[in-house]
Amino acid sequence: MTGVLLDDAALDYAKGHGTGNDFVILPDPQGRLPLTPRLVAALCDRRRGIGADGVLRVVRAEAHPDAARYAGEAEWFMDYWNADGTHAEMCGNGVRVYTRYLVEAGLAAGGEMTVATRAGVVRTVVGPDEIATGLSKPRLYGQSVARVEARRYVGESVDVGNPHLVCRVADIPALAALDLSTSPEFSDADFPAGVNVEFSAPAVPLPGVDLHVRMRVYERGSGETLSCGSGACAVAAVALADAGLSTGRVAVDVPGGRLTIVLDEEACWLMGPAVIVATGTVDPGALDVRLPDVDSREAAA
Ligand SMILES: N[C@@H](CCC[C@H](N)C(=O)O)C(=O)O
Repeated sequence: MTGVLLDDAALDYAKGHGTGNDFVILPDPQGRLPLTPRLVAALCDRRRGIGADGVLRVVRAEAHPDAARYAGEAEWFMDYWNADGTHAEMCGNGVRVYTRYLVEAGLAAGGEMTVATRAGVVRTVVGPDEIATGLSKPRLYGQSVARVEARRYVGESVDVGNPHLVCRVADIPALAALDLSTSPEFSDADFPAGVNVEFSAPAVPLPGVDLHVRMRVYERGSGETLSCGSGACAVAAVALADAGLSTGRVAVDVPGGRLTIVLDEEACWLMGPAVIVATGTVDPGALDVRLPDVDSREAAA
């Protein structure tokens, strides 16, 4: 197998994260970069590449076929890829980190703006420390089951633009004890395109919020991550529904920090820190790795 992924041109990149959910950011305003699943997976490889949960390609909406229809509503499209080289419709932390990058790179002024995603156009607001992103209201649409180490968890199926299964766990020790080193089993019939599986436990009451929960997540296409913004929105919506509420403010503690979710009548606001930690160049020719998962997907395509 050849390891040549692109021609020899070095790629500019930035690295950023939101509560530990980390991304390689590739500026490509005109959409000229021949980004492939193999290149994405090689960049995200934590030993042989830069290492990340996913890739955010920064491309003008008008320059990308998946986003050209949004060009009148948003200048920029977040072309999101999971670490395994698959696309996802939405990435809440990704939008926040993407927004931080646009501002720091001088591509946007800050304040309030819109960003196009595969799940539609979202609003994003840059504050001094935190960035807030208005995702669509989570839609709870029935129950399904996840299994971890043969134990069965009945959870709520939630659509936040991307699919989630939110499973309740009795308490924080039980949450901490879960083995998420491999994917929880789930129903392919219920989630034919895969699912992000969240586990959530109640946490001590906090001032200033209606509810406080802790969560862990096994993300489709990325494995266990330190945070998942759309997952936190799904968890908050389920916690509020369990409390008999359809709106409210929820603190969601993830392994990488704290996200605050405000569910109002129209949107689900995801708030938390987002930082750019490095910029540099990467030599795609040096990303000469064997990627069996990507190879088998490409062979099947
Ligand atoms: N970490 C993200 C979600 C990324 C996409 C997800 N893995 C999927 O395949 O749907 C977030 O912050 O929302």
